[in-house]
Amino acid sequence: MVAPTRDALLQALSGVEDPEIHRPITDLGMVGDLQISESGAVLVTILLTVSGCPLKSKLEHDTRQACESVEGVTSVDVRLGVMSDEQRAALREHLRGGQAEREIPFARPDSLTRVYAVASGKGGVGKSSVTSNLAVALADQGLTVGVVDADIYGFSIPRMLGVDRAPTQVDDMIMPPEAQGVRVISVGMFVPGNQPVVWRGPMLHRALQQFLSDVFWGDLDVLLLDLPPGTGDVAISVAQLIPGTEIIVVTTPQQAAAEVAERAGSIAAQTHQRVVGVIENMSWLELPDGSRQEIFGSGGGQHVADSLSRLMGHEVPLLGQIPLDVALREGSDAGDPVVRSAPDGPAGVALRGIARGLGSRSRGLAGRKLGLTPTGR
Ligand SMILES: Nc1ncnc2c1ncn2[C@@H]1O[C@H](COP(=O)(O)OP(=O)(O)OP(=O)(O)O)[C@@H](O)[C@H]1O
Repeated sequence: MVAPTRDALLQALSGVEDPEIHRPITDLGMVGDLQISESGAVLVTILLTVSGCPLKSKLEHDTRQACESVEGVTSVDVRLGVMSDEQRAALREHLRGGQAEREIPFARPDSLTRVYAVASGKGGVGKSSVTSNLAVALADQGLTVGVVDADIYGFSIPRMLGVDRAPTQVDDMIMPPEAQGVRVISVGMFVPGNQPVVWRGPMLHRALQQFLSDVFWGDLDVLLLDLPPGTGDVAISVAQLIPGTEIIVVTTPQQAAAEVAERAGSIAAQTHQRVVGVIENMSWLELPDGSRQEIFGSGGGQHVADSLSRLMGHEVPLLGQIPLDVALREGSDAGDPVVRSAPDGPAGVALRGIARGLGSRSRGLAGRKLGLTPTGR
């Protein structure tokens, strides 16, 4: 016997109105073993009937374990309860790990999460496609992965990952929806057409700060930030908010694109961040006879890697080259990333290879306190 699925719970809830937003409950968020409604007002309780003998158990009391350890569960009833103020306060505290103040968990010196900001010089070079596919490929390696779509004006991550749920709100905290095994947050989820969630102002820096501190991410192995193209404010905000963020630069083979990408990468020198490497996208098109057509020229990725190595004073490798592949474009449009939809095609193989390299890297020391104390002579 397993805990009731989200679909079963939703079916049981059909027609039930959320008392906070006065709309039928159409979605549930999951926090640990808690099932909560979109507004966070409704806590779903289930009633298990064990061989005719009712065993009442709230999901908050480790229902999954109860379900699995009890033989002969014959049916599951769903009960609804509106969270009391005390329950909300307890849940809020639980989500914040006992911390009263809002903080960015990834900026803490003891954070184990590797944070990568994916940057590009120009738009349209495939930065968001690379971000979403790397996220899914890293999740496929068994890592817990989050993605912040920090491309505030040109957000495209929700579509590429096929996110079909709005974030769930619990008081002033936001539960990110999960798609393709990846936790995702994007400003695209807060624009008309999606459910409104507490949102305090249009400032880019503030928006990013909210994504990082107001969203309950849980324990992540990797957080990917899809930056807007160019060398703008958001890149500087990221450096301020999470100094340990490492940069991945995406470019095409074209020399003109490479020069702009170099500028985007070189911002890391000023903000004292590490550039992990360069990814060249749209490197060639494989023709039916097996030959390669280099539509955008060649050498741009290596050129950017060499220039950034000189500028940064450490080796900035070319992490990989991703060919043009219709399956990548189709997968992105359909919300089915190519690393899942066509993992053995040209782009799928290249992206999974890059993700393998990233997945096996250990967390860098940049931005971390080393716990050293000076000793006297
Ligand atoms: N290797 C590839 N093969 C085929 N199509 C690709 C490839 N890489 C990206 N594309 C397509 O190119 C278009 C632009 O990609 P994407 O949106 O990822 O670029 P971007 O750099 O994030 O752009 P912006 O910064 O302007 O949002 C998309 O339609 C995407 O599907």
